[in-house]
Parts: sequence; C-alpha cells; structure tokens
Amino acid sequence: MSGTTSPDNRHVVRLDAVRKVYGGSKNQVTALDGVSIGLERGTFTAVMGPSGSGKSTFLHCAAGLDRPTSGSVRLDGVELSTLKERALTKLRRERIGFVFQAFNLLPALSVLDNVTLPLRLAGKKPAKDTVEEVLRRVGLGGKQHRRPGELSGGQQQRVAIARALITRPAVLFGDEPTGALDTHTAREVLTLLREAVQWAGQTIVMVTHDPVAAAHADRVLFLADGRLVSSLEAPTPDQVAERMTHLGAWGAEGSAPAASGGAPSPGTARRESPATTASPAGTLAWEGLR
Ligand SMILES: Nc1ncnc2c1ncn2[C@@H]1O[C@H](COP(=O)(O)OP(=O)(O)OP(=O)(O)O)[C@@H](O)[C@H]1O
Repeated sequence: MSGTTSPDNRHVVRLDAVRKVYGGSKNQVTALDGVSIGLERGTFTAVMGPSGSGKSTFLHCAAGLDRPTSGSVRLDGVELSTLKERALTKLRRERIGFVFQAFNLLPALSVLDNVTLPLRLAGKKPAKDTVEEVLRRVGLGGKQHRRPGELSGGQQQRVAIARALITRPAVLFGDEPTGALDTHTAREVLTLLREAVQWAGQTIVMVTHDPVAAAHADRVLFLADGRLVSSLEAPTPDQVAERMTHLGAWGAEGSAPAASGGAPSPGTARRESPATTASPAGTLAWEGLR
C-alpha cells in the first residue's frame, strides 16, 4: 500500500490541524476547526459534545470515511491524504472496524457468515480457531448458525462487534454503538468493548451522547463548535455529564439523561486531567492532548 509511514508508533490515530469545511462559499459550515490529537494504541476513547459540535465529522475523518479540507490524519502510521480512493478503501477494510447504531447485518446470512464476511471480502480464509475465539469472546458461542432475525438487538450488536474484530483492526470506530439498545443491553455491549481493549489490546474510538457509555472509556474528548475543548481521563458518568452541561449540551438546567447509576469503566482510579480545569467563566480550558 502506498502512503507515508510515520515513526510515531505510540499513536495509532493522529490528527494534526484537521479542518473540515462543508458547503460552498455562501453556506460554509466549519465542522472541524483545527483539531489535533493523538490516540494511543490499546486505549478506549469516547468523543462527546453538543449536537452539531463535529463528533461524526471527527469520526469520519479519523476513519478515512471522509477527507479533511486541510490538515493531516495518520492511521496506523499511514498518512491518509496520500492514499488514492482504492488504497483508502483497502485500508478501511483491512485495518479498521466499524460498529454503528444500526447493526447493518445481512439478514440472509448466518452469524458465522456475517462475522467472517470482511475476511472473505479481503480474499482470506477465516481460521476456524480465530472465528470460534471471537464468537466465544462476544458471547455468541453456539449461535453461529442462527440468522440475525433470530437474535435480540444486543446479540445482533455482538455479531456486528465480532465482525468488526475478526480482522484484528488497528482501530475499532463506534458511532453510537449502543444507541439502539435498552439500558441493560447497552451496558453489556459496553462491557464487551471494554473487555476487547483488555484482552485484545484493541484501540476503540466511540462517539456517544450517553455519559454512562462514555464512562466506559479511558478518556473522553469533548468537542464544541468543531474544536477539541476538554478531556477527562478515567471518567465517571457524573463528571462527563457535568462537562456536557458546561458545554450547554442539555440546556441551563443541565439535566443529563442517564448520567447516574451506570457502571464506570473498571480498573483505574478516577482522576481528573489537569489539562481540563473549568475556567471561572464556565468555559473549559484546553491545553492540548498531543
Ligand atoms: N454533509 C454535510 N454537509 C453540510 N454540513 C454538514 C454535513 N455534515 C455535517 N455538517 C454540519 O457540520 C457540523 C458538524 O456536524 P456533525 O454531524 O459532525 O456533528 P455531531 O456532533 O456529530 O452532531 P449530532 O450529535 O447531532 O449527530 C454541523 O453544523 C452539521 O450541520
């Protein structure tokens, strides 16, 4: 594959001064306005922000689904702007996993065939052990011959996650992966994603509106008006909800949906990033996370 490789091995995703402007000269919208960030391998990052703050655009640019207007995106050491469309498609297929709110499974195919589809599309024969291991890990052992229509929503999302993990992608990108699930099932799916970071060293980047979901991540990045304005390390749901309230995401009364009672990410002690102290004016200082 062509593309400039980067010596920066620590960051599996790296954005530098990324701008994305939609529309023509009369109706321009700056969706991303100079975003620079590095995401380390084997970490789980949540991206939050008010509606229209640029979360989906961030995800699409970071994952090579959309091209920035200017700036640099490097994924697994490859500068995406240097890739032609076909090479970019190949990189997405082989190095990136996607999980969306809609499960996007093929209804006529079995669980097994849905999960192994990315490998077969890449002309690779799925290794039986690998497939069994992934299905077992996502809690679908014994269900490989079912069709999606015979599964619950949570089980269907597990199939989508298994399909995203089967190629051992450098990064798994999730766009509201629990948005269509009930609270209990959403927690199970988030725990599964968390476990994928732990057992497979998987790097995950997830856009979400849900503070409880975000609290499963190692770090939450907050976007406002296309800029990264804040971050939280080892977040709790309440801390995330408070940040979102500062950003005006839920109005002046700041009632955050599902902000309490959820399971935080296991393991590490809670700590606040020194780079994200709230300023007296109520805005959030951003000193960069590079
Ligand atoms: N294809 C497009 N053409 C024009 N403007 C766009 C396009 N996609 C996004 N935008 C604009 O860019 C800005 C950021 O959009 P984006 O979808 O990234 O925000 P978001 O934070 O994901 O929003 P939400 O939480 O509502 O999904 C918004 O003002 C949006 O209207």
